[in-house]
Amino acid sequence: MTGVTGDATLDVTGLWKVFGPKPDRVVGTPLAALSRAELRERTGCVAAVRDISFTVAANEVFVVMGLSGSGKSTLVRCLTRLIEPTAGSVRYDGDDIREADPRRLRELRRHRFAMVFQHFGLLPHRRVIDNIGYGLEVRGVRKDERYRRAGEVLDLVGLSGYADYFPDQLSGGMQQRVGLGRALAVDPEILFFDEPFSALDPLIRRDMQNEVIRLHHEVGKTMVFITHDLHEALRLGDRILIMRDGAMVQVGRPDEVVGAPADDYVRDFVADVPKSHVLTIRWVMRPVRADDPLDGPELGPDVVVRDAARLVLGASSPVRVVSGGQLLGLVDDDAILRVIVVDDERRGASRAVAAGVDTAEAGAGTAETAAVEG
Ligand SMILES: Nc1ncnc2c1ncn2[C@@H]1O[C@H](COP(=O)(O)OP(=O)(O)OP(=O)(O)O)[C@@H](O)[C@H]1O
Repeated sequence: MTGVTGDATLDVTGLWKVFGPKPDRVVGTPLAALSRAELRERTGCVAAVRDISFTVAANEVFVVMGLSGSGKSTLVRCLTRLIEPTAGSVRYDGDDIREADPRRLRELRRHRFAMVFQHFGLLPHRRVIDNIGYGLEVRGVRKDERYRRAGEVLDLVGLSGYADYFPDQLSGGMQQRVGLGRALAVDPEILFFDEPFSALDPLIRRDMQNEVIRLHHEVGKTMVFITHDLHEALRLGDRILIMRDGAMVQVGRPDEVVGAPADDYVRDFVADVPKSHVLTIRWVMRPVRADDPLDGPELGPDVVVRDAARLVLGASSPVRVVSGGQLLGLVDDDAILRVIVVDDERRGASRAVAAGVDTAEAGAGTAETAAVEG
């Protein structure tokens, strides 16, 4: 390792984790091409992670998303070697974590990485302040310095005034704030989150997502975040890796995943996402024609459709999409309305389904009523 650079990347290449008898015989052989189910039938092995490669940039929030059993937890545990990978490399700041000796691994886990789990993992007989300072204690930090730092973090995670409480006196959301605080106290370079909010009810969950977004703005850490919830992934992720049966299906920004799903699996996954909330105007702009008026207002290509709507619909000329002084295209009312209408239809359809009404029937009913009224 080359010391703290502040711009260290996490590079994962060809990572595999095979559970079961003689896992080494799978990778690099024809067995690797079998589906997960076939492999299990033929060899008794489970390929939990299959040939995954990606790079997480410094300060990026990288989300790994997939249904239960897709391999997310195994993948994130391989990154810190809580689970030993079967093959591939995990390089952090240039060096291969798979080759780190136990001392080096300890150093990485204590100083550079921190994990936040679903079941907070708090020490029940310790006060909040001592739970937050736990990682510092393990590092041998002096008591007064530990309390100073833990006190700062307590405020940062919104728990001022709770220093002397015990975990079981706190709600689930607050306990997870303690978990978050404990991870932040050691000032790690990467935070790994393994489904941290899945046990929380939806409103608290949303609060905690906002908290992560706020903390990311404030402390700017690299974050690797595991979730099975697409909406959580889209809210938090700079980029999202979608897994299925251990393999990588797509990796991209939220607008790429929603705007250009890699296959039918992802398409089905994102079908219910309101497009106007995720797609940027880059996705709806059109090329400039010779007779276009070019006196409309200007926006960058990464403005989300919903946020651009008012300006576009209120302008008398199309909005110019400009990046680095270059005119990339134009956005007019039609482009915005197309996306909004699709969202509206989708909402209407899901309301009808929720109410137990067939949409075709509902449509027929409306036509009938109109005819009678007419
Ligand atoms: N220690 C193990 N031994 C054998 N198989 C395992 C082991 N751990 C995980 N698996 C299998 O590997 C696959 C991936 O599991 P993993 O827990 O990583 O998925 P996940 O996407 O995190 O799911 P969940 O959200 O339910 O935790 C599953 O089929 C699981 O049964």
